Amino acid sequence: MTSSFWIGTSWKMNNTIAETRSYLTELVAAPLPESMSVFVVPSFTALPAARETIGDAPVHLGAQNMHWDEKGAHTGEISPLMLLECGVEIVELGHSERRTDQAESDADVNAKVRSAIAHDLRPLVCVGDHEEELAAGASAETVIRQVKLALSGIDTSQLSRCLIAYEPVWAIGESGRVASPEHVAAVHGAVRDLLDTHGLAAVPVLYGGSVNAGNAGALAATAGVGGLFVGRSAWTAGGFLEVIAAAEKGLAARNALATA
Ligand SMILES: O=C(CO)COP(=O)(O)O
Repeated sequence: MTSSFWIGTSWKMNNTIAETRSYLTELVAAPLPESMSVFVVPSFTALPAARETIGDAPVHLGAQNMHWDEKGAHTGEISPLMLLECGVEIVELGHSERRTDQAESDADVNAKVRSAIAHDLRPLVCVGDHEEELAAGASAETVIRQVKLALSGIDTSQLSRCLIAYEPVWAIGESGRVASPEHVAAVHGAVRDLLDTHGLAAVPVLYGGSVNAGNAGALAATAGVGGLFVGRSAWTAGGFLEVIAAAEKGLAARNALATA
């Protein structure tokens, strides 16, 4: 599976094992675009069922968090070895809901990224600005700072398998307020410049926050967007497939422009 545009969904605290099986049975039965790397991030308890249902289908499996240690007295945590045992390939780190609800710091995220890389997991590092930073015109600056801290002290030769997701906190969830393509282009451009100057042109920057079938095309067509990370709109397989189809159209339009 070598594709350049990533499209995935975190189910957050949704979908039981039975629902996971039925969702993924429907997803893998659908024709998925070869131009995209599709991934799903179920709950921990559903990971083995997800792995089994995906089988050899071209869908990458992710987890929503992990501790940096392999084992120890960390009640309620999950280790990289446990994720590997479930056939997980991607691990989402630093989502704003965890930064807020679990007080996860940039230093925590950095420790997790280091551990993920050491265990051959693919870190999906989430960064994003708050409403006040947006209002102050400091979105790009905020996100650049978070990316630098998340990847700090790690040799760039080890970072090529990373994925970064720009998820404005003000755009996630019930606000329903998606970032405009202009805003996304500006922030993604800044992150791309940072990554590219460090030899990390292969690291995609995904956009997440109120993505749906109505806006996925325009977002996928936006310069610097290397993928989409979807919540609510993709909590059913049918919903996810609609977002994928819309993104595929936007991506095709962008590629056509690039080659015109
Ligand atoms: O947080 C997100 C993906 O991680 C986005 O969530 P929503 O698409 O529900 O806004």
